[in-house]
Amino acid sequence: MATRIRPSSKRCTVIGGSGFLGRHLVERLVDRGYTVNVFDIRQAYELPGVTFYQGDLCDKLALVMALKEVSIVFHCASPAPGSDDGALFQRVNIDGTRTVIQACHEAGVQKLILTSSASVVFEGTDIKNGKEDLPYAKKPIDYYTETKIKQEKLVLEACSKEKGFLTVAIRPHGIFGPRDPQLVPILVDTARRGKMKFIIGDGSNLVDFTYVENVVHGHILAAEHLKADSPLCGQAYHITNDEPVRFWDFMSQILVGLGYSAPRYHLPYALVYGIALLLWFISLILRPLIQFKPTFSPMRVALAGTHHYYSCARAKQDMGYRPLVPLQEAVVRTVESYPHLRNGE
Ligand SMILES: NC(=O)c1ccc[n+]([C@@H]2O[C@H](COP(=O)([O-])OP(=O)(O)OC[C@H]3O[C@@H](n4cnc5c(N)ncnc54)[C@H](O)[C@@H]3O)[C@@H](O)[C@H]2O)c1
Ligand SMILES: CC(C)CCC[C@@H](C)[C@H]1CC[C@H]2C3=C(CC[C@]12C)[C@@]1(C)CC[C@H](O)[C@@H](C(=O)O)[C@@H]1CC3
Repeated sequence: MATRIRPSSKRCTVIGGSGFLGRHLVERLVDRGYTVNVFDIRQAYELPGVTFYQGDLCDKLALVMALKEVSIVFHCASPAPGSDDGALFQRVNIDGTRTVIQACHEAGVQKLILTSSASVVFEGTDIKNGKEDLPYAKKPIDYYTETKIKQEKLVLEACSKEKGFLTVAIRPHGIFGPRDPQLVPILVDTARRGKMKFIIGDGSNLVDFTYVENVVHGHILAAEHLKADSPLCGQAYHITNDEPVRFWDFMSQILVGLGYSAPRYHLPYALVYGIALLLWFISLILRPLIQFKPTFSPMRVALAGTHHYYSCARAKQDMGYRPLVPLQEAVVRTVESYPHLRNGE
């Protein structure tokens, strides 16, 4: 009878390891002595100790190759949140996640750590110190949120102590840091086009922004604390910087740090949200004729004008989570990492 070799607990695969969060996670895992496989549709870098597998996570055969003799899988692949391609989100985030779970079973993986998102409970209205027991958004604000909800449910429901397959979901919020392709580049692009003069609402709304290294720390703690007798099995955990900040103060700090002016003039939230909805609707109708994407999508306006910050008390209690890098230090490091985006460059 063939005996199955128990994989080393320090062998893992990062699905989406070429991305912003994925690459930071891979670098930290290597520093901590893990042997790492990366599975991604693209190879973005090379790193000693890391083996790349290029493929689509919907392709089970390709995936199983990257999961052989691995005990932990981190799943942090997703289409870009700004996309409005509903079919792509369905294929990758839902069908693809089912494939990831099946591939884990076939390869004998013991732990699956999903990067979910705090947005799974966000419907465009205020959330203050939200806990993990808030209900999932009933009217998700976009395809990204809708499919992240279904994805999280799939992964948490797959947790089975009997089968020896344990799962957990990490819900970060507003990840930022060096190499982020979204927050700082979109902000700077909007400023360069002269569209960052206005504050949406009265500017007092508090939001969580989370430095990427703290998000990575939360993922590794989750993987290391996930055991059959631990409270983590089948649970979701908010991971934030635990320092809610005014959305517009944070944006202004980054803009000013990079040499741009901070927004100054106030516009009523309801007015901007209404215009964003109207533009989104027009872009939908005109799609067969012309394609345009408004900068201020309803989702972005909602994120910019409401409170959305979350409690990470559960992560502190169950896995001893504490943010490693405080917010101000994180902003300085981030601004320094984008010399090419400075005003005048
Ligand atoms: N950036 C944020 O603010 C934020 C906040 C909360 C949660 N998240 C979640 O964190 C995860 C990582 O986000 P990110 O910001 O690093 O995004 P990213 O776009 O930088 O990385 C995603 C990676 O997934 C890969 N990928 C996409 N489709 C794939 C497929 N079909 N097969 C294999 N690989 C595929 C991409 O090539 C990319 O390298 C995502 O699940 C996202 O939902 C992000
Ligand atoms: C045009 C301006 C008003 C704002 C420019 C900055 C925005 C591009 C970012 C501000 C908040 C960001 C954010 C996300 C994307 C980029 C912003 C809108 C997410 C929606 C990305 C996906 C994550 O899962 C969400 C999360 O829950 O963390 C992010 C929420 C914040």
